[in-house]
Amino acid sequence: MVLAVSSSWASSPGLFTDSCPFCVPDSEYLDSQYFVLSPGPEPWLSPLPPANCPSWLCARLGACLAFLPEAFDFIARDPAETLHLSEPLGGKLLEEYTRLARECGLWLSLGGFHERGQDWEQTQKIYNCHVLLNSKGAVVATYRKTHLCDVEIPGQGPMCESNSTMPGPSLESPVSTPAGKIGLAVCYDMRFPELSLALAQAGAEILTYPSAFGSVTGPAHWEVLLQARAIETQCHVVAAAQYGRHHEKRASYGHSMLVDPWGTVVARCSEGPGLCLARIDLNYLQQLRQHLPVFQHRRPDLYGNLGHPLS
Ligand SMILES: O=C(O)CNC(=O)[C@H](CS)NC(=O)CCC(=O)C(=O)O
Repeated sequence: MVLAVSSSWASSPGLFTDSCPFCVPDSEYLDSQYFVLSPGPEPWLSPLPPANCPSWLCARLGACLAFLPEAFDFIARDPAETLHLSEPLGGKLLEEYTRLARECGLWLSLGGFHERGQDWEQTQKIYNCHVLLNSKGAVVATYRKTHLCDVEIPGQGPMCESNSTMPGPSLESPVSTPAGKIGLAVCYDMRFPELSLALAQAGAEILTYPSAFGSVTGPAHWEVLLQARAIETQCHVVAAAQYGRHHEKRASYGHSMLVDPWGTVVARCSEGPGLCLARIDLNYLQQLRQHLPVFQHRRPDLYGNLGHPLS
């Protein structure tokens, strides 16, 4: 099964065209390496979706599932703007992505939607919600980011996600998809191996970390964390990432990548927005788990049952 992962440039609000919020920005924002298609419409693709829509391209390239980064909807300037722009799951934006999934016949991992949850009226805060749509456009799973990123790293603007966001209450059981069983997480969650172990022990074959990683922690930690999660859980790891400067206070590292269970980076985006594809081989995963049966060798008697299986 082929998977596609994107490094997109979640613009400040307003950059995308109104008619197609999920399209890549106009050519003036495009890096030259973006895609194989030039942005203009191709007659045989019309009327919808437009030819420069990444998801449509992924489907044409043979992918069954495409992964968009955290904050695929927008990256705002401050918490007030984040809250102002947020929508419920049943809102207009998700409706458009539902249509997109259906029209492309593609599963979509929407890796971090600024969601007004059921408790919006009381809390006036949102959830950072990873939404998985099937190729009919139905929501098959939601996971609300459980580890919020409140950090101050020298050289990188402070992040205080809890100013606008509530931590999710629970992990989600891995979901069956045409590519394998997917465990859902978001960005900063990748720093907590207990979560990935719990998902692996609950049957995950693919772990997903849609991200908007910082420009200082990115070069130091991004690749090695993703490889570590892949090796210790013996899962494929898919990480779509925001790239570039969103506004004066915020830039993201990018470098979307897919890592196989051996820890090899099998596909990656380089600098700039872009798209990469990889084939997922579950036989390889099964063989590796037989050859290197670490899950049978664990010693919970010594260190507790880290990554307690989900109920
Ligand atoms: O702000 C939004 O709209 C969406 N949320 C994010 O971008 C979040 C919280 S600020 N970013 C991270 O978790 C980066 C983690 C990171 O960089 C690390 O772990 O080193």
